[in-house]
Amino acid sequence: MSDALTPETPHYIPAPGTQTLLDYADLPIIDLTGAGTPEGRIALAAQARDAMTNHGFFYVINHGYKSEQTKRIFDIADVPFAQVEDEEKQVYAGTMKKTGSYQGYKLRQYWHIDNGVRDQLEHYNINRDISKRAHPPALRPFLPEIAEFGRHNHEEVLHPILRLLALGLELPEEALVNLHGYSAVGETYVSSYPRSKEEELKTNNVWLKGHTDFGTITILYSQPVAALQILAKDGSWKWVKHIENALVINAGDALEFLSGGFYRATIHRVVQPPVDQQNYTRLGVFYFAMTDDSVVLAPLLESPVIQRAGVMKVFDGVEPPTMEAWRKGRTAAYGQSDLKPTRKGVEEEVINGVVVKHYN
Ligand SMILES: O=C(O)CCC(=O)C(=O)O
Ligand SMILES: [Fe+2]
Repeated sequence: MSDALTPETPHYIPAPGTQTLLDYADLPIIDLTGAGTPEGRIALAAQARDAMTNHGFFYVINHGYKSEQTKRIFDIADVPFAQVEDEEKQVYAGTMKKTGSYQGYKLRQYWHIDNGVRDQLEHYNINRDISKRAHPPALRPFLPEIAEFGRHNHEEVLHPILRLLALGLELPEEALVNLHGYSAVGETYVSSYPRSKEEELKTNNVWLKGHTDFGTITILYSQPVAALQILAKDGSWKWVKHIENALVINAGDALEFLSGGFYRATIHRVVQPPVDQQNYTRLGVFYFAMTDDSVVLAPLLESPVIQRAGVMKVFDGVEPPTMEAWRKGRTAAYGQSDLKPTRKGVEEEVINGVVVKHYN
């Protein structure tokens, strides 16, 4: 069915689930149905706090999009990759180094991964305010749906999660929501491609090195191709399992800074999928949330929880950056700067006076 509001587009057919036995992370599932009442929120806040402090990742279910709506978003997410020619993609390429903003295409091979091998990930990033930049003609009919998707993520997913996380810090429910007005928010579609055997060898099968996200909360729409791994407390990498129509939520640097290290920005990476999924394209849909640009990412010391837990020392001798400075610094440098190898498997770069680590 198609009309002016939902223009027709080919269905994106996701890869079948993997039959390979993988060492999965045992992540908690937060059912947002309960978030409608104060008692429900208190119970969920305890779950979210445990999840964030023990794993740094959790699933969200019953987030308001039915399976059919999520499928439609994947159909639309495929458009900037499947229906735009490579030449045209250049026209809409982002200017990360110059502007510190990811809007537009991040084309393949823009990032250096390891040993001279560059990435095979292609992104198309859209600000929540879809009018900030021109989009490829193929995508234009879908802009109203994309704008609504941004609003949904911001107000129906991000805000409810932030209320739980504020309660977990014993702060007023709206304390974190108030830092996330409807501005300065990015949204990303990601697609990735198979690479050569030689490239896999040179990078140890790593597609995207271990990293933390730089915003507050990342919302990832679960998809079937296994590749995402998180660094567990015991130092091992665990796979993130696909759950149909679930969201995978994690904290980024900005939330770690605001919570004085109480909510950790968990390190994660993307590796080659298991053998039975290696010939499929992996299409991801993300909403990367940040605070408003002007927010200073200093610990919220009015939180009794932060007072009791103590503040992690990330800003030794430097002023905490604003969200804008942190976002621009991380965006401009990522995959471009010379990383300094330190102990085995960890490389470092300094952004706004803060050491950012990259894990192999
Ligand atoms: O592709 C994924 O599953 C995760 C990608 C990711 O971590 C990122 O883009 O920051
Ligand atoms: Fe990430």
